Amino acid sequence: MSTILETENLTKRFGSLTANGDVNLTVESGTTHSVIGPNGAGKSTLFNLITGLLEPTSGSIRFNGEDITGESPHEVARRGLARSFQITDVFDGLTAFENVRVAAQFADDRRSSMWRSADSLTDAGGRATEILEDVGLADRSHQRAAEFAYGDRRKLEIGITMATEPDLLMLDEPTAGMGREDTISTVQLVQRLADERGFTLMLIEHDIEIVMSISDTITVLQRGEVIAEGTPDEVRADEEVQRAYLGGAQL
Ligand SMILES: Nc1ncnc2c1ncn2[C@@H]1O[C@H](COP(=O)(O)OP(=O)(O)OP(=O)(O)O)[C@@H](O)[C@H]1O
Repeated sequence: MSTILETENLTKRFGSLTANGDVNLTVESGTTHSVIGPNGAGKSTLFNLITGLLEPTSGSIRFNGEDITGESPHEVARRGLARSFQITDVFDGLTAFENVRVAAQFADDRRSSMWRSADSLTDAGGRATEILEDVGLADRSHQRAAEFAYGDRRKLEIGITMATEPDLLMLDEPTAGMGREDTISTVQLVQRLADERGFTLMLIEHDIEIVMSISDTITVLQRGEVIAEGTPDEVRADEEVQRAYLGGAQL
């Protein structure tokens, strides 16, 4: 297994508050890696540092073997590190197909900063069609996004993100605002697509049962520091995690 993402002593201070303190994190390629921890533990800050939304106070971030510390969100995205379903917004005035094709073109641009030929545009269209089938929107591909209800819109967002062909997809509470059933089916869909397309998933998720069932590795943060990292079984069995994170309750 190879390492896709690595942080070394990553630290972010807001005044006297240390939101992330010396975070050393290693994410292996092709895995699903979750970050958990109580409210205010520093999970979002960690994601913001990795994706370039915040600059670290100290420490470094390596992605695909290269130092990306201090790069802008745009630069990081072009390297193939996508954040949530926000890398390309849903354009209400475009159809589902057009939305996904725009994102597929972003992936083309990423591969080559040269001008594109008509061929690669056709190719982007073909990939858009495949992706819409994958997320279950093939029969609605020519409807405008504005007409989509919440659930279908989420599926479209997933399709758009997939079309950008990230190497690493970071999901910050991907299922916020969804019911349990939708949450599970959405996470399973993302995981299946990640498997098929060979990319790595990193997520913040509050639903501990979901985290336990889908993660290969879990990192536990508390007050900005990593207090445990391991498989779901290892984390579940960790006494410090139980004390710190759940006040002694069984995970
Ligand atoms: N821009 C900021 N300025 C000042 N303090 C901040 C800022 N962003 C985050 N913090 C503080 O840093 C700490 C970590 O916040 P963060 O949002 O990363 O935690 P979290 O684990 O994602 O929490 P939650 O689970 O509630 O989303 C908190 O105490 C928060 O108040």
